[in-house]
This record gives sequence, C-alpha cells and structure tokens, in this order.
Amino acid sequence: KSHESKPVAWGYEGDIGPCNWHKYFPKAGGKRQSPIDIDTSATQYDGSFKPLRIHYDSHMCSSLTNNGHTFCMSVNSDQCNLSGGPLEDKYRLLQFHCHWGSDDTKGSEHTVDGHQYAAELHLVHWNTDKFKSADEAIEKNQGIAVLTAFIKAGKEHRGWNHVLSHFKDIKKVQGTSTVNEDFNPKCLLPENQTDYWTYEGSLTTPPCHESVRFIIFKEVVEVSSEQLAQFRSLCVCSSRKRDTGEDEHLVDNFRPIQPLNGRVVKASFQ
Ligand SMILES: NS(=O)(=O)/N=C1/NCCS1
Ligand SMILES: [Zn+2]
Repeated sequence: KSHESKPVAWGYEGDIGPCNWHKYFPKAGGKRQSPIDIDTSATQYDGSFKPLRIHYDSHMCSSLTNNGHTFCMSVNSDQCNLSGGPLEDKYRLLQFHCHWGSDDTKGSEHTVDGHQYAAELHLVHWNTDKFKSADEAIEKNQGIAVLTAFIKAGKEHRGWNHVLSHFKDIKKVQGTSTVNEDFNPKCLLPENQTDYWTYEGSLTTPPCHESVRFIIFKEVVEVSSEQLAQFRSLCVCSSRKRDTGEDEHLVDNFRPIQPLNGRVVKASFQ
C-alpha cells in the first residue's frame, strides 16, 4: 500500500476548503473550472444542437452511499444512456448526487444572473464511445457529461421520496443502501428538456479534472421544504462532532463560482 498516495482530505470550510484545494489538487486552479454564474445576457443561442436523447431504464439496481461530501446514487447500467444536444458521443449514466445549503436560500453550485437556488442535481455520465472505463474518462477532455437541474422549495416531489426514503440507512458516512425498487432517475428532471445552457468546465469537487460538458436545464424542479430538510439530515463523518457533542450535518456542500476566463455559455433556446 506504500506505493499509493495517501488520500488528501478536502471539504467546504476552513483550511481544507475550496480556497486551498489547488494546493493539493492543482487542476482546481485551472482555466476552465466549474461552477460558474450563467449571465443570461451573454449566452449565445446555438441552433445546431440536435434534440437531447436521455434513455434511462428503471430496472437497474443501484446503491446509495453517503461519501461524506454528498449522497451518491451509483448506477452504471449499460441501459442508461445520454446523447444528442451538444454531445458528439454516447455517454452512460454513472451516478447522480446533489449539492445543497444549510437553508433554502442557498445550495446550488451554478447561479443564474447571480441567483443561487436551494440545491442542484448532477446526473454524471461518462463517454463510452471514446473511453473504456469511467475512471479513464473522468480525467479526459469530453470524458464526462453532467445533466444538471436546479432545485427550489415548493410543492412536494414524489419521485424524490424514492431516494429520500433510504436516507435513514446512509445518515452516517460510508453508509450504503441498496435501491432496487422500480425507480427511473429521469423522473428527477424538469418537464422541459429542450431548453438548456451548456459549456465546458470541470468536476466541482477535487481533483477538479477539466473533463466536463455541463448541460443545465432552464426549468427549475420543485421539492418541498421538508424534503430539502431531509438532504441536510446526513452527517459528515462519525468522528467530527460539534463541541456540543452534536452530529455535524452535511450542508453547504457547494463550490464557489469560478472565473469564466472567456468561455461562452451556449443556449439551446432563443
Ligand atoms: N460535482 S461534480 O459532479 O462535478 N463532481 C464529481 N466528482 C466525481 C464524480 S462527479
Ligand atoms: Zn456535483
């Protein structure tokens, strides 16, 4: 094991927070980092995009884990594929997760005209035309495509309850729960899947590889405030306790906005 480098701890606050990520993860200081603010007055309509093709089946067994940074629903079924839109290749769904705040006024990673939403859903896909594995694709240009939906507090979202009902099993870090009910992650996306913004960026978590094509839906998904509160019920790790002995809850797991550095955000709509 001595040949493998020790994993470096990172987080969202203090010395291990986003301002210091670049010290151990040099790509975090790169020129095409994510997230960004979407200035809708500067986006460019691109009429050349084909329709997005999002084909997920709902018979894939998946596992839900609390990895200490978010909850992650691992899928990697060869029946869950994404192509079309701005993509040149076919991508396979690997996992989905979210970023959220300590209250409903913050939590998303991307912002729109400076507005931050209560949470942000990332459906992570890897390029199966160009690469042989997700581990290879995750660090290569065009290797990853992330379908992204903003979430705001509003009416209850029944689809999310299929995920949230497993949260009691993953409250602690490294907790894992098997999800094999008839659940299709497509139900978590907005109805309108033709209007989106897209740009080339990076993983928003270390090692921040600059391998990601983001596709961000304009329509915002509503979940109830109680459902958002369930996101915040996860704990960060068994060791870290508040001085009151209270569990430390996993909240505000969003990276700050990164410089655009001349990148243009394309829009699929006028
Ligand atoms: N938030 S994110 O989707 O850009 N970051 C990731 N890191 C490893 C798989 S997805
Ligand atoms: Zn993410």
